[in-house]
Amino acid sequence: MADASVGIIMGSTSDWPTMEHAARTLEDFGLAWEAEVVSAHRTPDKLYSYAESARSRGLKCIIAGAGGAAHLPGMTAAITDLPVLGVPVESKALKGMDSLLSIVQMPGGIPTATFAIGKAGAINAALFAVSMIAGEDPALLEKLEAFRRNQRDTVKAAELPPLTDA
Ligand SMILES: Nc1c(C(=O)O)ncn1[C@@H]1O[C@H](COP(=O)(O)O)[C@@H](O)[C@H]1O
Repeated sequence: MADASVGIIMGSTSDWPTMEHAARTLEDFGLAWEAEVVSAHRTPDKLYSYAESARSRGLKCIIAGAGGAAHLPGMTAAITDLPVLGVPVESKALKGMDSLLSIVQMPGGIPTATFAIGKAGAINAALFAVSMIAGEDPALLEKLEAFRRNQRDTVKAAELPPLTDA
């Protein structure tokens, strides 16, 4: 298997049902990815070695998903200067608002991109990674253009269902 271009990390295995949408999207574009559980809170030493070695291992960006006190994306961005794309995972108690606010309000100097809460955010983080990498990869750019064209055509061709009986 080709060396991964995109690293997907998440705070817990419980985040995988959300983060697998990022993996699936990268897979659809034929981009090599790797996925691991890495937690700033529970495995700080693993976070350090993962983020510190990320660029030299060939990763172009890191998609980091976490829920609740979601410090993983920001802490990853603190250690590596690769682009970090943060996905707020929906939490039970606060529906992901806690995750969103934990990721988005980074201090100036440590940029961490923040996407929508949950599945849409995971998909969009992957599409964002595709779009960044496509700048240096004409074949990938063609796939991205085809995806966007197809999506546009599908929405334009969609028909609303008839009125249902009241
Ligand atoms: N936010 C973080 C971090 C971190 O930011 O380092 N590590 C784990 N977690 C989050 O804790 C939630 C509950 O985890 P468990 O389901 O394992 O109890 C998960 O959404 C995870 O991302």
